[in-house]
Amino acid sequence: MTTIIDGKQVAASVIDAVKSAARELEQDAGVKTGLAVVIVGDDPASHAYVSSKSRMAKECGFTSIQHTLPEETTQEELAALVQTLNADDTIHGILVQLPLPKHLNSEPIIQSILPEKDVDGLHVVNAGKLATGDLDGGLISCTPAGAMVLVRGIHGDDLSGLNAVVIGRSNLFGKPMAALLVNANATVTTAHSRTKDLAAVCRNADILVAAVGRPEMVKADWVKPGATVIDVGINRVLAPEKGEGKSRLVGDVAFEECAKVAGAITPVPGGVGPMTIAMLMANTVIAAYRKSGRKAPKF
Ligand SMILES: Nc1nc2c(c(=O)[nH]1)N[C@@H](CN(C=O)c1ccc(C(=O)N[C@@H](CCC(=O)O)C(=O)O)cc1)CN2
Repeated sequence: MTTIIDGKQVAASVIDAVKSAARELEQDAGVKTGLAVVIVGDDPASHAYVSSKSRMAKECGFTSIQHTLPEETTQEELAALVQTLNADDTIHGILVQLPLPKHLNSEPIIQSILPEKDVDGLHVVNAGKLATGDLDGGLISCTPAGAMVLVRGIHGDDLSGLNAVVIGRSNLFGKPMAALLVNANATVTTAHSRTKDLAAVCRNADILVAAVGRPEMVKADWVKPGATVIDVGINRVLAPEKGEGKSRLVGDVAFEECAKVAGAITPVPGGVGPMTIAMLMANTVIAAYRKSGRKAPKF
């Protein structure tokens, strides 16, 4: 029988562990974990994600600060805010919600966050530590870290002998996900839009991770029987069956048909998505432990 991986449940157990860790740090060292979330502009989806992050940070017992900047914010104004947060000792984690409005360049902003406060794991120092196998020294990008927790829940810590295929090569997801899988001893292929015979490449995967941003692109005949399928896509598509103008969320995997072939599969919603916010909380409390000189917990 196919296992439907419950990301909400796994995320809730990560959050419980984060709450305990934050409470202990406050009781033992008098340090209250602090997260600053920065959002620029009016994108409704980004506002929804940021509200969830701020709310969850409060639930975890953190100091939670949200900076909501107008659409017309300049590069210099945003950079100045990051510098202020870098210098603020009560803030252990800084997150700039992506995407930024088109007139802003996200890369120099992300690279200006102190690596030890970069709870999104996007700074080159953190990306470099992951790429060189230093998983305990830096901060790992939240969505791949969360996807990896789900993979470990099915296969355990050691993926020796397993073939993994990651479809997508973004800095936010594909590259760090591939690095995490290699680190766990999987044999990893990174596939992308220029890959020849993508379906055949995917059929070789014991662990298939889809992060392409194309609704329901991965079909049942791309999936090796019994494989673990991790769907990172979040696509809003029209759903006329729900009524005129209504929409629904789908992943990059055609769930119903792939679930009949896979051994384990994540749904959308309720799979990898909830793990992103849970791992952000985990990274923030890790950053606070490190700042206090204490051994950081593992999640
Ligand atoms: N600075 C960042 N920006 C963005 C990131 C990120 O990790 N850091 N990731 C995405 C958006 N994102 C968090 O910011 C995010 C996306 C989806 C979910 C989630 O829980 N999705 C639910 C469905 C939610 C819905 O109904 O719309 C699910 O899959 O179950 C959480 C966080 C881009 N920007």
